[in-house]
Amino acid sequence: MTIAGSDSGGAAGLEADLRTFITCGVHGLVAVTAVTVQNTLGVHDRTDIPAHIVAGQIEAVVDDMGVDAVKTGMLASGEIIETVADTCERVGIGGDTGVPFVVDPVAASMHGHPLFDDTGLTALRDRLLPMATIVTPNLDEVRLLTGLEVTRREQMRDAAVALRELGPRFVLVKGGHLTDDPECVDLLFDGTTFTELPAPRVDTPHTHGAGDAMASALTSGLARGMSIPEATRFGKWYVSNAVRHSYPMGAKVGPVSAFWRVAEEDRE
Ligand SMILES: Nc1ncnc2c1ncn2[C@@H]1O[C@H](COP(=O)(O)OP(=O)(O)OP(=O)(O)O)[C@@H](O)[C@H]1O
Ligand SMILES: Cc1ncc(COP(=O)(O)O)c(N)n1
Repeated sequence: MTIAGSDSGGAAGLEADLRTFITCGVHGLVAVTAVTVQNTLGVHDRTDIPAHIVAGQIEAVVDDMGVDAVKTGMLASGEIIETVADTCERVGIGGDTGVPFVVDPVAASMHGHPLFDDTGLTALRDRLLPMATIVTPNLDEVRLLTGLEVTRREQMRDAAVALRELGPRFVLVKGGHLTDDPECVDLLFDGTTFTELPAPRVDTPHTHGAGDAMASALTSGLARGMSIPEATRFGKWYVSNAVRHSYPMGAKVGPVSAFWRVAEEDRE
């Protein structure tokens, strides 16, 4: 299940999550948190879904269909984050014994437009991170959550340690924004061991939805029974290919691709 906002441009948000789920062989369930008016230029408008409807969506699908892994994306407001935390706690998602819970702490779109309100950061840090099986911040989100500025690969370790102190069981610091690094290295930390996940940096401006693809492939891996380290490696493999096959669309930043997992003859 993804608990996320909709992107009318179909590059990020729940559209990216569902596309990733399908191409990873899992059935996607959705709790919509917000509808954004979005294209390759940015987020132009949005409306948030009432918190009780977000809670209702989670409860309805969990009660009837069950979930094997859950991820969050855009959560829109402190109120929605508090409600998601309460509801997930009640239905057994996250924490030490619940269904694996991947918290992608989405704070802004890649164009810099905020995706939660002023109360969102505190709610994310105090309520959601302690419940997370794994948190998957980019470097802007690392700075917001910990105050640490990461500009070099070596600094990712201190950031991972600081993030783990906020309560998640695993931390994945994503290095996509270290644009001077010829490799794109993500760092996994379990509280004891650091594991670097390197991949060649693809020379493309079209990376819209990369973070969503990474987190939802990871979530798909968990739903299919992989361990956290296995699912993280699977997510990294998936997103590296998705970025390699990204394509231009609209006036600015195009989407990463899921088509690389679709049979060649069906892509024409
Ligand atoms: N140019 C690139 N080539 C290869 N992998 C990349 C590239 N850019 C990002 N990635 C990978 O994509 C994933 C998302 O990384 P990033 O740090 O950009 O997060 P994000 O800001 O949440 O993503 P986005 O805003 O693009 O959706 C990471 O696994 C990262 O290593
Ligand atoms: C609805 C929604 N959810 C998430 C993102 C983040 O994705 P990105 O960092 O690629 O802009 C987004 N732009 N829109």
